[in-house]
Amino acid sequence: MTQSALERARAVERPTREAMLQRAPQVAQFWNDNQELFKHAWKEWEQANQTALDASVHDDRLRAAVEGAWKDPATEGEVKKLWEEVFPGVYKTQFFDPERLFVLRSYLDSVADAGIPLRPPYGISLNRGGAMLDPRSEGHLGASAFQTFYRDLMNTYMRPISRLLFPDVIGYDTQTFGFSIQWQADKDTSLRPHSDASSVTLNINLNLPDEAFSGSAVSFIDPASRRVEKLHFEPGTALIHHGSVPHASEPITEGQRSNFVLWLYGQNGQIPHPSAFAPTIDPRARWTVPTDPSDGFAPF
Ligand SMILES: O=C(O)CCC(=O)C(=O)O
Ligand SMILES: [Fe+2]
Repeated sequence: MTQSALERARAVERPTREAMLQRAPQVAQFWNDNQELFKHAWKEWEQANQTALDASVHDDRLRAAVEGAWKDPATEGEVKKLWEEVFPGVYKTQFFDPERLFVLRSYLDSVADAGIPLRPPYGISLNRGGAMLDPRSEGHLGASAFQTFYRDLMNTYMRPISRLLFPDVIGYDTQTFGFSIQWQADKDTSLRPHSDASSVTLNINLNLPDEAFSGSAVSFIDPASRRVEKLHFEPGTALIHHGSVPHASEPITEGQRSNFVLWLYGQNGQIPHPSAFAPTIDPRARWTVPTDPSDGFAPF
């Protein structure tokens, strides 16, 4: 009997952790060779697993302010007000509603249970509990309900908010990239100091209110003053910063922490020059979606 795409995707032999860690050529080959198969498998899985995933998971105040700004960009100050600068160049807000986050989390659990191979992020280190989110990445989370949610998150929320807080990123923000991460004691625990290859990074916590963890702050380093500060996530909170701000993930000692890490950058990975002049633009130009197609470039 012929197997369906979903059955074949579930049965396919996966690359080992060692091969992924070594960035072995056969790993890239694996994701390339199976791209079409996984695409069909997600389609098949979705026919049996219809789930509504929409902006109702967003914090009410943020959603109302963002919707207001799309209708009338002159009200964008209402969005800005919700972000607090908690460290030089790093802003924080309540992004997702902790009481609604279970909708997204149970969706992500069902996606993990689908049994279709998902490529974990292996940027600086391999994060085994995470997955690539953007369609430019091989092995990404290809379920169309998720892709619709992700596109809306990037286009409706992340890009205009980034432009509002960091005016220099305009023009360096047409391309989207994203992955999920999961830190867990005795598994993947920390990340050394680094900067991101993005213009802007939005890092959103997905922990449920009853999912406590210890440690796992993100330390930020202010290059100007050399001050270092550990910033903590509470369920549904987000940090946004230029990718260039140095940061590190402190070791997690108990529980687990799940986050979405979302990037914007320009064509072919271009990012603004640190001392670039930030243009003053009309608010109406901020609340737009670029028509540039994806250039397919993925930093990792
Ligand atoms: O631990 C975090 O939330 C930050 C992760 C991070 O900086 C990265 O993946 O580039
Ligand atoms: Fe980072």
